[in-house]
Amino acid sequence: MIPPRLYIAVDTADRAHAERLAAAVHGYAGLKLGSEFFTAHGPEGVRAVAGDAPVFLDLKFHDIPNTVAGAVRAAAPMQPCWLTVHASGGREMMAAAVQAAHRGEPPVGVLAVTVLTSLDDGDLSRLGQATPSLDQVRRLAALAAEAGVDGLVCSPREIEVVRAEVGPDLTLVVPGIRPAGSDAGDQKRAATPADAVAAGADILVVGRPVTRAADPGAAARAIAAEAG
Ligand SMILES: O=C(O)c1cc(=O)[nH]c(=O)n1[C@@H]1O[C@H](COP(=O)(O)O)[C@@H](O)[C@H]1O
Repeated sequence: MIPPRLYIAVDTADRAHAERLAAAVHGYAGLKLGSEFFTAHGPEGVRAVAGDAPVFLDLKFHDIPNTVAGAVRAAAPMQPCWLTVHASGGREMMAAAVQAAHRGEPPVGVLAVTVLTSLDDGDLSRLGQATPSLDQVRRLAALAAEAGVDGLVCSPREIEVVRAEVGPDLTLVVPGIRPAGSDAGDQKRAATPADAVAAGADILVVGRPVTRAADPGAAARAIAAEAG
């Protein structure tokens, strides 16, 4: 199968809803299963809902290197294409995740989450972190690249800067996607599918604009068409 350009964030604890979403996008989008679904249904639920679809396991590990490496090994039997760690866990932690993930059979791609798309500069300064967010994203992206990750998660607004920082080989995965006119919700650094792709996104992650649509399949197809 061609690696999907679109992953749908199946953020629900309702297994029947997750199964309906998986069926609606089967064949042209992957499934991102994160803490809400995983906490309710665990590895067995991930395997059952995913079936033969590509899985992006988004548990955003953030701990000491030894613990993160163990969590990555424990995730391997779910056979995700991708898993996430927080870049702010540091270079050693990311390197430990990469080493464990690449030893899996098949190997798993590690994505480092830079600055959450729900944070703006005001939030970052209240956390005592450097602003503007663009600078913090660039710094974390460089650190993650040094640690050997396979890709980065950043907002659509930082894609060009991150690409210039890390070069062509890393996969840039972009949430904070909102079709024109849709509700931003808690996303503070967002853009449309077309703008994210024009800026150089490799993979788009979309949740509520699809999962809360009256017809999730049609909503996902429209986003896939806009992304080209
Ligand atoms: O790692 C992620 O996927 C992620 C990183 C980030 O900075 N922002 C972000 O929104 N996400 C995830 O992307 C999805 C976005 O969902 P919607 O806002 O509903 O489209 C959620 O599952 C988030 O957990």
